Formats: sequence, structure tokens, C-alpha cells
Amino acid sequence: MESFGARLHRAMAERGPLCVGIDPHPELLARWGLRDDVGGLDRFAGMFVDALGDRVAVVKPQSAFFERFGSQGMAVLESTIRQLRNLGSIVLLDVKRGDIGSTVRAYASAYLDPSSPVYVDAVTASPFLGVGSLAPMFELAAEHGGGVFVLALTSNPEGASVQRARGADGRTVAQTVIDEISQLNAGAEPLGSIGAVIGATVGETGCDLSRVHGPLLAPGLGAQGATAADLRTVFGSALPAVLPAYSREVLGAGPDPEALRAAADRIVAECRAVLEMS
Ligand SMILES: O=c1ccn([C@@H]2O[C@H](COP(=O)(O)O)[C@@H](O)[C@H]2O)c(=O)[nH]1
Repeated sequence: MESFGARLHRAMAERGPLCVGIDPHPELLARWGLRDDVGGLDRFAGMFVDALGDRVAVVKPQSAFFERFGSQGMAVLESTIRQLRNLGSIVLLDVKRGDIGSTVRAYASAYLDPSSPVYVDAVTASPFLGVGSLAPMFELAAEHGGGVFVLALTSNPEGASVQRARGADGRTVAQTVIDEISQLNAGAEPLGSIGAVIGATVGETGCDLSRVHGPLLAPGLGAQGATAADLRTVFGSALPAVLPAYSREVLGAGPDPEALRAAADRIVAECRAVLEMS
């Protein structure tokens, strides 16, 4: 079975280094001429899938925007995930789960077990209860060719007070997370399956990213103010492992499918220019 890291590496080479988020904010539903209800959500997701499902390497549905419509919203999420996977997109569910290990096991079976209705290629996870508490996710991901992206330095300004704090050994919390991810990816070729989330907005990370050997998901581009050029400052020599993530910047071009595709193509070209200069 091909590992998640290997699949992602291939998808980025074939479709370009881009992750596009499905974040149907009420303002975007209105902009797309849709109602802020489950019918609008369903149309939005369907139009996104038709325009970009066979085009971008990774699609990142933001679970919150589906959860807010309860079980009907979750049904839309399930069907969106299925359609995207059928079109060859890698689906990364942005759900930021984390808990004590025995509960993480249940989250792992919800998202990373192929028999689950919300099975996806990868999820985002929060390490606030300790990176080790996420072990059941790492194990199930390894068993079924899935991936986990662990929050390290998030794109929001509030994150720094926790993530840049230093522990007794002098390392920042972010560096500690990164070091644990590095150990999990040791020896994986061409890319490990455990990624880190590092916002494109954070400036100099102060972290040693040289041994992560896994994908580095970079949100914060576009609507949150970071540009592709900022990736150089944030990631330095780790640029080849960066997966740039955009949501509103692409979605704002909709609902016209041609305009959505043009926005995605433009961003891929911008990101390629930066990543390939490394
Ligand atoms: O550090 C993080 C981690 C996750 N996100 C998520 O990414 C998208 C960003 O959307 P934009 O419209 O491109 O701002 C959103 O779903 C966040 O929850 C993040 O922004 N930063």
C-alpha cells in the first residue's frame, strides 16, 4: 500500500502544490447566490467539486462549516468527501481533533478507518494534550495509508503566546511538536505521512525544520494576508515540503467554474515559482 506521504508527493507533482479549502462562510454563500441553509451548502460543495475536484492536489473541507447544519450538514460532508476522492483529489479534513489517547482512538476510527462514512485521506490534529496522545491516529494512518497534520505554529496571531513559549529544555512548544513529528517520519521516502501546520503569516519561525521530512501545510495565505513570497521567509530551506493552503482567496472567485479554475491555476503558478526557486 502506498503511504500518504508518497501519494501526496505524487499529487503535488502532477496537479501542483496547492491545497484549496472548502469554507462556505455565510458571506461566500451569499456571493455565490446561495441561501445560508443546508441546500445552499450542498450546492456550494457540488459547484466546488465540479470546478476543482479533478484539478487541485488537495482539497481541505473545513468541518465546522458542515457541522453547523447538524446531521444534514454532515451528510453533505460525507457525499462531498466521496465525490472528491472519486475525482482523484486528496481529501484533508480540517477538523483539528485532539483528546486523551483512548478518545483519540475513536476519532481515528471516525476519519482514518476506510470503513467509516467520513473516511478521508488525512486530518488536522491538535497536540495540546501532547503529541503522544495522538498515537492512535498515527497508527491507523500508517495502517491504511493516511496522514495526520499536527498544529505547530498556527496562522492566527493568538497562537504565538502558547506555541512560541519555551519549556524547561529551552525549546519552544512548536519546536517540540516538530521534533516529535520528525521522529515519526524518520526514514520515510520520499515524504513522511505526518505533517506539521505552520502558518504562512508567522514570519521567522525560530524553528529547525530540517528534519521534519513530512509535509508542511501553510494556511494563512490570501485572506489572512500572507503571500506566496512570504513562504520563503517562513520555511527557508524546507520550502520543497510546503503545501500552500488557500480558502477564501480561491472561493471568492466563484461561483463561475472557469473563474474558480483560473484562480487555482494562477495560485499554483505563483506557488511553483516560489517553491521551485528553493
Ligand atoms: O493555522 C491554521 C490552521 C488552520 N487554518 C484553517 O485554514 C483555513 C483558512 O482559510 P482562509 O480563507 O484561507 O483564511 C480555515 O479553514 C482555517 O480554519 C488556518 O487558517 N490557520
